Amino acid sequence: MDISDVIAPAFLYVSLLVILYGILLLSYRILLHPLKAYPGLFLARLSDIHNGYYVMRKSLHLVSRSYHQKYGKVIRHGPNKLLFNTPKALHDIYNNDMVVKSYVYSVFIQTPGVHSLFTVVDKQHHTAKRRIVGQVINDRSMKMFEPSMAGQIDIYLKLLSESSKRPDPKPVNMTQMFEYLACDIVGLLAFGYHLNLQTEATNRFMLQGMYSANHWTNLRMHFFILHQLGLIRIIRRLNGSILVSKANAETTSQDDRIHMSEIWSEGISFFPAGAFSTSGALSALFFYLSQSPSCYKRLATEIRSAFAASHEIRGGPKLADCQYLRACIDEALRIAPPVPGTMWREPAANNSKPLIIDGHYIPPGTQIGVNIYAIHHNPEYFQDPFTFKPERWLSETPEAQRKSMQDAFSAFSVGYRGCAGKAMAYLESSLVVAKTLWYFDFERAPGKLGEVGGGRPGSHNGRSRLDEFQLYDIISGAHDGPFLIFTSRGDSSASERR
Ligand code: HEM
Repeated sequence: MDISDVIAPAFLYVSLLVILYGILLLSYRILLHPLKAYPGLFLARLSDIHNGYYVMRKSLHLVSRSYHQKYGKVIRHGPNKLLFNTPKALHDIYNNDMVVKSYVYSVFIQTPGVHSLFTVVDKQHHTAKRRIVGQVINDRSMKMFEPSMAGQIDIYLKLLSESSKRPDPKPVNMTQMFEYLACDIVGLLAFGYHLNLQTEATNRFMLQGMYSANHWTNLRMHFFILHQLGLIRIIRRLNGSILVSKANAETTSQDDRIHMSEIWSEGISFFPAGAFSTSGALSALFFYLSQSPSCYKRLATEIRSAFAASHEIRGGPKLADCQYLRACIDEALRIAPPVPGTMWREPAANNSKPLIIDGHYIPPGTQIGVNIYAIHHNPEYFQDPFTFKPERWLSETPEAQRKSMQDAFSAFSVGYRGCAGKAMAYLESSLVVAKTLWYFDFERAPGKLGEVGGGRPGSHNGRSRLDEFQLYDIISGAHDGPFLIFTSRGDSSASERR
């Protein structure tokens, strides 16, 4: 008997079995699955392929919002996924001991078995890690770290000053400026290392590597199994970390001790978690300020009358009193959340009672979440959601309305897995904005360059608003622009800076 007489029928039988399995699986997902009654895109019932497609296009946040508009507040977003769009669900999911981070976070793990604060699931392990990492980025540590941060902000101001030289001021791409600045700051915080991205080209290649790695990681989270780029090799060259010294000095028990591989893991995760997010918030804020003259004027007036000299601009009560500044930062975080996607969660394995989210029973194994971009643009909680309106956060807006917005605001997520670096993010953003407006005025670059960062009228993919800062969802949102032209506010401020 010829071998092909065996292989051909075997191949046929295996193919038939695969097809049969596929048909049974799809039928189960459509007809018998516990989530079958929930509305949503038909394809989402069958597989995660459509999510993978939009992750590839970096626009899953846009389609998540549009599905909510079409199908309602609770939708089936994948065979095993429920997506909610209410503040009640936000708090029920993210502020709940019966809910843990989804298994999909395992794609972030750099070394098998070694978790960072970001990936760890076990509650006790998380609490211990959060205590240690919290010591590096809490309010108290920020006081110690502020001079290093201010040193990097001074370099940024000097670069702006050079770009503003008359008669030929150069347009500045703020995305690039803030990425370099934020990474230089995080490099110092996490590794005690001067990356010098602001002043030298040598290490800038790492940004592209990190963006690609984030994009692939997002793909793997939603669908594909892909290799990460060799980022760890680059970062491992760095040494002398604040994290290391803090961890060694302040851990008390053997159980709490943080190991070297964990420190690398924490440090690396600080770049996407801490640098890209803060640079995203700042780029968005400058985009909106440059197209909202009344907001620009009110903010500039607040900053220029709150401080008598530039050296007064530092963390403390005076900066905290700049309420319009804080409102502008919050509004930028709302309208262009630096982490625009869905932070997936699942019911904890050891739950002793049924998990209910906003009135819905959640079967074990279901992935649940709230899409941050979608809830931040839900008109039920944020009137005119696509309008940049810092005033909405201030006392001139009725208290009940502010309360409802605060309940729906989740740029930093909420609950015990919410952002550990919030204090740092506010300090860094406040210092950068206040110092920039102290020394400079700015406006959009003329012509096409001035449009970079906005949408394209006529585009059918949710990116048609010229005046909306565009986010490209790769876990943290990638972006470009705005291109701005700076004018120094006079020799006195320049000489003060020297
Ligand atoms: C505007 C700036 C920032 C935004 C919008 C932001 C947003 C977020 C969000 C949404 C989460 C939850 C992620 C999840 O559930 O998967 C998170 C977690 C985290 N962020 Fe931030 N972040 C910012 C700045 C920072 C900074 C500056 C750092 C530190 C250098 C940082 C460190 C962390 C860490 C360590 C976690 C994990 C916390 C945990 O699981 O306990 N973030 N952040």
